[in-house]
Formats: sequence, C-alpha cells, structure tokens
Amino acid sequence: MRTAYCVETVRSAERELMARLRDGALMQRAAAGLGAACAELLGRVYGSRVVLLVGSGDNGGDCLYAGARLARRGAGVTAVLLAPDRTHAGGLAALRRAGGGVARPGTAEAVIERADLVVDGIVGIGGKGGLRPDAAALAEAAERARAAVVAVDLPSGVDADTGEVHGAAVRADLTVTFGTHKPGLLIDPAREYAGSVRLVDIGLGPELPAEAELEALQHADVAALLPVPGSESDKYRRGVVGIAAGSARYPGAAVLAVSGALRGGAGAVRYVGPAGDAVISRFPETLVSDKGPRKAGRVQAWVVGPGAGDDAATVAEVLAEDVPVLIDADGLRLADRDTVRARTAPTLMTPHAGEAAALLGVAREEVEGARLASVRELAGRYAATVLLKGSTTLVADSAGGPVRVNATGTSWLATAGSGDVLSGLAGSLLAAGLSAVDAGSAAAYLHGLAGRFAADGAPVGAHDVAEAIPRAWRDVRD
Ligand SMILES: NC(=O)C1=CN([C@@H]2O[C@H](COP(=O)(O)OP(=O)(O)OC[C@H]3O[C@@H](n4cnc5c(N)ncnc54)[C@H](OP(=O)(O)O)[C@@H]3O)[C@@H](O)[C@H]2O)[C@@H](O)CC1
Ligand SMILES: Nc1ncnc2c1ncn2[C@@H]1O[C@H](COP(=O)(O)OP(=O)(O)O)[C@@H](O)[C@H]1O
Ligand SMILES: [K+]
Repeated sequence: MRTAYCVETVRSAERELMARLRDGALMQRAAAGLGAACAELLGRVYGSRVVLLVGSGDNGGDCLYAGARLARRGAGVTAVLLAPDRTHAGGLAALRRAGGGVARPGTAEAVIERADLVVDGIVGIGGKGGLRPDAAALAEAAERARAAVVAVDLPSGVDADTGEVHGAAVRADLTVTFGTHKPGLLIDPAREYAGSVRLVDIGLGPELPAEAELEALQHADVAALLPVPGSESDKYRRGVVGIAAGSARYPGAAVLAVSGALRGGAGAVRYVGPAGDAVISRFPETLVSDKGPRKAGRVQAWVVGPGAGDDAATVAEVLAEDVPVLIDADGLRLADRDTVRARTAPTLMTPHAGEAAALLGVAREEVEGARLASVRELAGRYAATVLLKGSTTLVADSAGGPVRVNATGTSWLATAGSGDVLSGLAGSLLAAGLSAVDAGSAAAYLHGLAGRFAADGAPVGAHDVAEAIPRAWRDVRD
C-alpha cells in the first residue's frame, strides 16, 4: 500500500524524530537523497549546469545542500535566491564552500535558460496559497527552459494536502519527496505537475500514525481483496450481481455493464430492463428477467443507472432492496437523496466530474480542481461511499478513514461506455462480498490496468477494456 500524509501529520512526526537526532540531520538525509536523484537524472554531473531556485524556508535549505553535493562532483551550480537576506544560512555556506555561486540580481531568466537542470526549492510543505509573483515568474521561466526540472519535496505552487493548484506552479519532470508521499502528489491536478515521484526515506516512517490520510492500493493489496472460488463454491455462494441498466435508447450501456460484471468475480449476472435481447445475444450466460428488480430472484448486490434514461421507478425499486447498491450515470440523477441516506445496506455512487458537479450544484471545473474536497463532500451529503472517476479516481467513505486514490488508468479510458464497464465490475465485486470501499477501489485498479493493456498506446472501445479485465486480474494475482 502506498500511503500519503497531510502536512500537519508530517510536521508532528518530524518533531518527534528531530527530538532524537542532532540538528540538521534530517535535512542532510533529504539533501543526500535529492542530490543522488539529480545526479542520476543528469547522467554526467561533471561539467553540467545546475540552477537552484531557492526560497527562504527549509525547502530552499534542502536545495542548497543538494546543490553543494553536485558542485563537489564538478557541476557548475548557481543559486537564484528569492529572499537573499532570509536564505538558509548553512545551506548557502555549504554551496559556496563547494564552489557554487549566487546569480546576480536581474540574471535569473538568463541563467535558467542555459541550465541543464533546474532544482525547485522555492517552497515545500510550508507553502500557503498560490505562488507570489516573484516565485511565479521563476516557475514560468523554468517551464520555458529546456532544462530538466526536479522539484524538492513538492512542485512549488501545488497544495500539499489537496492536490489543488491555484495559479502558477512548477512543472517538474521528477519530484523527490521526503519521509512520506503528500496527498497532493497523488491527486490531479497537482499530480501532473509532479512528474514521476521518488520517495526518500529519512526515517519518518515509525513516527507516522497507522492510518494515513490517503492510500493507493498496489498489486499485492488488490490480490488480497479479489475473490477466488474454492472447492465449496457454487454460483450462488460466489455472489449474484443484478444489473438494472439500459433503455430502448441506450441498450449498449446494459451490455457493457454486464460485460464488466461477468469479469468481476460474481458467480452469476442477472439482468433486468428493456435491453434483455441485446444482452442475451452478446452474453448468453446472463440470467435475464423482465419482472423488475424486486421479482428478479436472488441478488447479492445491484448496479443501477447506466443508460437508464428516465426510469426513476427502477432506481427507487433497487434502492429499496436491502443489499449493497451501486448507483451510476442516470441513476445518480434519479436517486432521491434522502432515500440513499436512509439506506442501511452499503451504497456506492460512481460519478464522473460532471455528474459530481451536478449533484453538488457547482461547475464541473470546481470538482476537477478540488477532487478530494468534492468526493468527501458527496460522501457526507449522501451518507454513502463515493467513487469519483477521472484521471486519478478517488474513493471516499462517509464514515471517514483514508481516501483511496487510483492511478492505474490511462487517458485512453476516456471513451464512451468505459464507465459502464467499471460499474458492472465494481458491482460484481460488491456481490462477491467486498466492502463498498474495497469493491470500488479494486474495480478502479483492475479497470485502469485493463484499459492500459487493451489500449497499449492506441484507441480502444469500452468492450475492449472489458475483454482485458481477465488479463488485469491475472497480472494482479501473479
Ligand atoms: N518535514 C520534514 O520532515 C522535513 C522537511 N524538510 C524540508 O523542509 C520543508 C519545509 O520547510 P519550511 O517549513 O521552512 O517551509 P517551506 O516549504 O520552505 O516554505 C516556507 C517558505 O516559503 C515561503 N512561502 C510560503 N508560501 C509562499 C507562496 N505562496 N509563494 C512564495 N513563497 C511562499 C515562506 O515565506 P514567508 O511567508 O515566511 O515570507 C517561507 O519562507 C519541506 O518541504 C522539506 O523540503 C527536510 O529538510 C527534512 C525533513
Ligand atoms: N484522463 C483519464 N485518465 C484515466 N482514466 C480516465 C480518464 N478519463 C476518464 N477515465 C476513466 O474512464 C472511465 C470513464 O467513465 P465515464 O466518464 O463514466 O464514461 P461513460 O459514461 O462514457 O461510461 C472512468 O473509469 C474514468 O476514471
Ligand atoms: K519545491
């Protein structure tokens, strides 16, 4: 499991650890890791031109000590100081001792333009709000330059706790972060600014609480969640998932939701709705019923909503069932909030940013710019588990606990119907007995991986993604 902790938690862990160490020890650990990562990125350190963007806090200190290490190995290192009279004194002295220098006032742009590597030590976890104008100008100069950019701890300008970006921010090729990931490094839009992320161990781990603020499942975590039939299993014990989806206008949504559900670990897939013929002709193994959800027969979890049009009655009927229910697409619009809140069995809602925005009564851009706050807010309002789709998918539970983030996906997944496949897959995992948070996050993980396998750098249709789910499943379990 990859975990991320907020600034406040990092600060208190840092205090505990520092109390046992000599002054400056943590900064030296950070600088050693940072220097090594910069050297690796440069390939040849000797003779390279390195520019340090140095703010007035400890983030600038890390940057200066790492710059000193590079200077000792023969790099030409120049520091651009944002606040010359408040620069980390020890770091600056170390840089000078190693042969590095400070850019003359007014030369920053020119120096950055000639650099092979720019190291962003403007601001780290001490950053407040958007970058100030002088810092923003440096971030923009770094973006224009041909140099590789390494961010120290965080790309300056992104919000460490939320992943929000207000105004200019540094766009890094690599972010070297210390002690733990910060939520912002794993959530868009900030994640995109971070580039690839390398975590440097500075010994903070034992001081961090067991429960993180954000967690990202890895292969082994998902493997441990996936249901595997045993010798005692039969189709009912494996779980039956009911799909109430599709309409005369959108029969394909039903087919795609069923395609995901068949690959999700339930022992049987039941379909109710007007697209039975389309479903059965594509997937003859589906148990099709035309009697509506209540009379469809045994079902351990329902998926309702994909392509449902305006069929509010079916949504209400499904919500009245005392089993886990996944609500997607049209179902999100049709579901009565108080009814959802009053449910005692788990509810998993799976909006994309547009649907989440409609539920929250805000613009889509607001949700995209503040994904973490939006998913938490929705989970609270509906007393449900909410999976917010997108380039980084988030899963939050109204009961609190760590928010799950998934980044296995690819932008090739932005194709019509791929969300229907996800809802079937997640519903199937719910029917197999996973909790709403586990079902949602494991499904997002498999779906993202399946999208990668299916696309492999080329456009794909949603049905290709569904067909690649077994490969994703095997990859995870291997
Ligand atoms: N935690 C750990 O375990 C370890 C932490 N370490 C390192 O310490 C870093 C944290 O250092 P920190 O606390 O000194 O804060 P930092 O990020 O340098 O920022 C403060 C400075 O930024 C300025 N500033 C603020 N907002 C701004 C804005 N919008 N635009 C422009 N400027 C802005 C603010 O200015 P002021 O408001 O004071 O005028 C202040 O001078 C952390 O990220 C990591 O790199 C490692 O060394 C070892 C282990
Ligand atoms: N840029 C992206 N990067 C990664 N995954 C994406 C991206 N855009 C969309 N996705 C994923 O693709 C799926 C699209 O679902 P959705 O928006 O509901 O589409 P539809 O309604 O057409 O089925 C979701 O799983 C979402 O997380
Ligand atoms: K930084």
